[in-house]
Amino acid sequence: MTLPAQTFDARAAAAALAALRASAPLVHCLTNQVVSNFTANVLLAAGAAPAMVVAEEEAGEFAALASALLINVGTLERPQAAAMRAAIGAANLTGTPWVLDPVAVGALGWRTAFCRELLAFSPAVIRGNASEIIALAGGTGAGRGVDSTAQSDAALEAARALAREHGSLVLVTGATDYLVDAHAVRAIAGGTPRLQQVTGTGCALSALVAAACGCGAPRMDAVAAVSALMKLAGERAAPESRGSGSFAVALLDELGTLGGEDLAARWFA
Ligand SMILES: Nc1ncnc2c1ncn2[C@@H]1O[C@H](COP(=O)(O)OP(=O)(O)O)[C@@H](O)[C@H]1O
Ligand SMILES: Cc1ncsc1CCOP(=O)(O)O
Ligand SMILES: [Mg+2]
Repeated sequence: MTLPAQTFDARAAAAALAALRASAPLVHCLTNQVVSNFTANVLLAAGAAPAMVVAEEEAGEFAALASALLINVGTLERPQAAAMRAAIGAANLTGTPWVLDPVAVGALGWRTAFCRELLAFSPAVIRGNASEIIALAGGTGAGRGVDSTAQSDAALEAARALAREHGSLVLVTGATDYLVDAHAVRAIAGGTPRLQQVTGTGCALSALVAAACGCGAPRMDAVAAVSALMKLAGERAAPESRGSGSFAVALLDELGTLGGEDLAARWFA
């Protein structure tokens, strides 16, 4: 049975965001071709340091010295899959936390099998939309390409099953983001549907989740902080923009401007 969702601890999240900014975690990104540049800019805006080191020959070496590793299968190809295996192997040897973004899992067979294989290597956090989380857990949750066809609350059972089986935190995103571990569900409500009209906001959020894992703050608080940060940046960017292009620019500006006190003011009950 799914646990009732509690709201997240906005004060603890505010402190975690400050820790992220203070530590500027180095985030090794093995991500998709569509969102690579946007992801790097989102990480920079939020105060992290991105590096896209993609060759199999170098991926393990770099994962070992990064603060955190992002694995995103959005445009998975065989050489990239090999680089991902090398990076995850090295990360697990050195204790570098890694984050899985199972883009379009459920919609396509090869990447679904690949991501299920990767679950055996204990991702610190899994971040996906509802269809992806349902499918990753073994359900029939095929989305529409990279987009979800389900609401985030429909994925809570699947998220909890993944958390229990693999010891991961699971962040299911949507109108409300849910942060799930084996014992609790925390809800982060807000944001704007405009976040779905710019490609890569989910993928870039997964990179921020990796930064959160590498910043030294308590993981639950730090992941809640970056979920809230993306939502609040979207809320602030929407009225400043004329359409998708200026929204994306305003979103980057807001990600760089907002601080922990803004999260606390927006969500502290
Ligand atoms: N209907 C919505 N209202 C507000 N925010 C949303 C909505 N849908 C998605 N978001 C936000 O958009 C970002 C990307 O989430 P999502 O679209 O679920 O991921 P993906 O791009 O991987 O499918 C997240 O910050 C999420 O909270
Ligand atoms: C459009 C597209 N196609 C393959 S990956 C990708 C980007 C998906 O980004 P997001 O999941 O953040 O919307
Ligand atoms: Mg999307």
